[in-house]
Amino acid sequence: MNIQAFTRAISDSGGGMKEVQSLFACQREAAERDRARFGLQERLDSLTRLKNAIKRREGDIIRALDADFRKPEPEVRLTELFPVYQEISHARRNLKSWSKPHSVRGSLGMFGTTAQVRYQPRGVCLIIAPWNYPVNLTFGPLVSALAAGNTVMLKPSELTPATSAVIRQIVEETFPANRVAVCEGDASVSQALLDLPFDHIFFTGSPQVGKIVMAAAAKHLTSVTLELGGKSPTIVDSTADIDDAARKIVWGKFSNNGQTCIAPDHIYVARDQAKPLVDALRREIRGVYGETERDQKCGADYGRIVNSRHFDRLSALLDDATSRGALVLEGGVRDPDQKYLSPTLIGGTDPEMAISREEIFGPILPVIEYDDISRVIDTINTGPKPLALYIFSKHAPAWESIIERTSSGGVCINQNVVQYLHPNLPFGGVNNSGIGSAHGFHGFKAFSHERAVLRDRFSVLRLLFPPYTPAVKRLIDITVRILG
Ligand SMILES: NC(=O)c1ccc[n+]([C@@H]2O[C@H](COP(=O)([O-])OP(=O)(O)OC[C@H]3O[C@@H](n4cnc5c(N)ncnc54)[C@H](O)[C@@H]3O)[C@@H](O)[C@H]2O)c1
Repeated sequence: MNIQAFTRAISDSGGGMKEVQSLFACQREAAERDRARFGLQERLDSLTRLKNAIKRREGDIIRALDADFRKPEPEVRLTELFPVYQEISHARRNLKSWSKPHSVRGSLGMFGTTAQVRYQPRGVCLIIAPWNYPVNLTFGPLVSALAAGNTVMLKPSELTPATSAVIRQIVEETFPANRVAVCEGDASVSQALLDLPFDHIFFTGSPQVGKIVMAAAAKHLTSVTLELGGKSPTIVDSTADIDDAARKIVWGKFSNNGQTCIAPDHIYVARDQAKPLVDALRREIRGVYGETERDQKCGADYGRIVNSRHFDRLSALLDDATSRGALVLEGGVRDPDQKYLSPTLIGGTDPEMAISREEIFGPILPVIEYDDISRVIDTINTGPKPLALYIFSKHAPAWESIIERTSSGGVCINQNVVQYLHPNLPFGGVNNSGIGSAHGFHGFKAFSHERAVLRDRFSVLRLLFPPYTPAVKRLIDITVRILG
């Protein structure tokens, strides 16, 4: 059986442990044997081949994402393809300088030595991807892993099967399976993979599964990058440009049907701005997605919830909130057959409601009024650290104070979601929202081992070695006092 047929057998067999182990062994062998061959030119070529293969399959990707959750084509182009192409172009432009060993200066005590940091491939890496941006979040990390010279096993999400199938075709026609291989399937495939002693695991998904991944990695002391989720708050203060904030928030929240890890989860708005903001959000929703319920439902620019389980989960969050006194301010229209939930604003939520505690991950946006920003900051600080924090304000001291007094993976001022697209910013969470970061040089580093290489040329450290004669002891004392 050739290696491609072999991977297909693994995927088709639901990831039987033995087959997964054999594939891992092939990749391990390639990683060790070909370590030197995955040099700069080979890595650049791999990235070019990947980009060309994705470009050739753009039509298939667009059709697959339409089949999986009716993702609008312009959103596919902007949020699935563009970030991957940008990641590839950025890596190709910079890989030579990223991967060059760089010399580091020493201290006086290191006099007579030279030192370098060298980036080496980690080896065999596992990438586990979620369903919400299945192309972007599978190929984005793959770009970094290839740039760093690794072999890679990819596990796309089972919830977007049409897209996973295209991902597999792209990989199979571009790479031998001992360089990059795809293992399709559900959590059982992930678990079989997680039993193996990978050199690095890059996981994107929920904090709950992130904990399972980290526990499995601990068995082999495998390093991890965890790109997780959570509730990303948005603050709109009394100086904010309300129309501008509403325009950006409606885009950030309702693109991809709210199923975006860095979408604004809920809004805190200064009480005097609450009514103008809700009016502006409502105007914006209707302007973008349609004036009437019918227009909104028929519109081509609005996707669907990925499956019935998630539709029911969101419905239950909405029902729980309204049964405890929250008010639907806009939308709330549902059609379970189409897994359709219209763009929805709610007010009057309280911290006890499930919608205030769980990551919403859908098109429901609670708007919460505040009088005292310190109370908002306390609330943010009592919850798990978010992946993103958004601040709409014209007052620099106000946003600086919020940034100073809170923690989150990233921050946007007078914008949302866009931090993801910046090629030189680290993208990642903190604690519950993630460990480590992705994108550009940060992604390259995640998939590299930073190896310390020191060369002794004429250091005098040997003067401090035992036996500890009185003269050596005096020298050690002087060293500690003067150089310490
Ligand atoms: N930080 C980021 O970059 C980012 C990006 C997208 C999504 N997310 C987060 O991902 C979540 C939504 O995605 P999801 O529903 O696909 O996440 P998920 O955690 O349910 O699944 C992610 C992947 O893990 C696998 N998996 C599921 N259960 C598993 C188990 N028990 N053991 C091993 N593997 C298992 C799935 O098959 C899938 O491939 C949200 O929390 C969202 O915020 C984070």
